[in-house]
Amino acid sequence: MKEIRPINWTGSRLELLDQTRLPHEQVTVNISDYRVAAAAITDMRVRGAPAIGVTAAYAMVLAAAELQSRERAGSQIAAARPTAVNLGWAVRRMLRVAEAEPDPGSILPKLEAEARRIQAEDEEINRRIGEHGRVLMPQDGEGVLTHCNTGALATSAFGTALGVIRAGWEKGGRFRVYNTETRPWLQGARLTSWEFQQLGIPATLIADSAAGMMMLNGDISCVITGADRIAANGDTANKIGTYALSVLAHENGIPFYIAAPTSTVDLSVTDGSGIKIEERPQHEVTAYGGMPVAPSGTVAYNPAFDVTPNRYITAIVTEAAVCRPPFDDSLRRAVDAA
Ligand SMILES: CSC[C@H]1O[C@H](OP(=O)(O)O)[C@H](O)[C@@H]1O
Repeated sequence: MKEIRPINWTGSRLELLDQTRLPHEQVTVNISDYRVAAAAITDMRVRGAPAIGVTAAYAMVLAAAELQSRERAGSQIAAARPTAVNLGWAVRRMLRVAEAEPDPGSILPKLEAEARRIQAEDEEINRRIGEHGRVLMPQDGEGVLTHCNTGALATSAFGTALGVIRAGWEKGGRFRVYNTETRPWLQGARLTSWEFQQLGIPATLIADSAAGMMMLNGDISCVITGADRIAANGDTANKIGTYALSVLAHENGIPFYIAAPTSTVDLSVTDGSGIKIEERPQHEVTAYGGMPVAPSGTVAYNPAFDVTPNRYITAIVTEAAVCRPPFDDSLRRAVDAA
């Protein structure tokens, strides 16, 4: 099976698999301007916390090649989307490499090497998350539910929460996989269902609103999602709808897992109240594919994320360890160990 890798650096250009065109078309966009790379993040041609971090790193290389002010370019790139910590994390990491290089002529190759390192590290980290998390997958015949898209398309390769499901399956687990459609942007229906088909893992797509009934009926034995920013106390920002799933899981006595690299943990944020939630355009709710689904003039509110309080999270699977409450301690230990 050919690994899905949505981000490719050619040495001078960034090639992105345009996720607004999946699953019906596989279109690659070629980018040689950091501003276009930032716009691709905002427009979600590339999306997913780790994937936008890797894209930001290469956008910083493009800015350096243009001899643009790295600080100004970095600010513009980091502002492309506000919630995922990986964007700012990647920009800051690239700026540190440039600042540490005394020879101006060596900065560009050093930045390119660092971006490639970030991309390679991400895939390795995801495989380690999968190895740590696969033991949490349900028994054969029982169900695991995942939300949004946390697979290779959301990362450099392999994925986080979807990677845990993949790791469990590839080790012989034969549990039932369910994924939500994830309105309004449909990352689940358009991207996760496509990825599971590429992986040869049978998965059943459900409407977001069907998750509660399925938990009540015993069809779901655990829930696993990704994350965009994890506060020091374990409160987690993730795709809108995650909080509702966590409350339903808690109510039904079902474990609720988060899978994320330690780079998604933001120890500078004490709790979830400090996480900025991106609000996206109304048309993503009132229309789909350019076709209105609501009457003209309908006003919509479109928060792209919500915050799941740590009390509803059973464990946070990272590449360093499976972190359990109290998260203030276990997350810090994982970050230090990573
Ligand atoms: C592996 S992190 C994926 C994370 O990103 C998604 O958000 P978006 O599609 O808006 O970038 C969602 O929150 C996923 O859990």
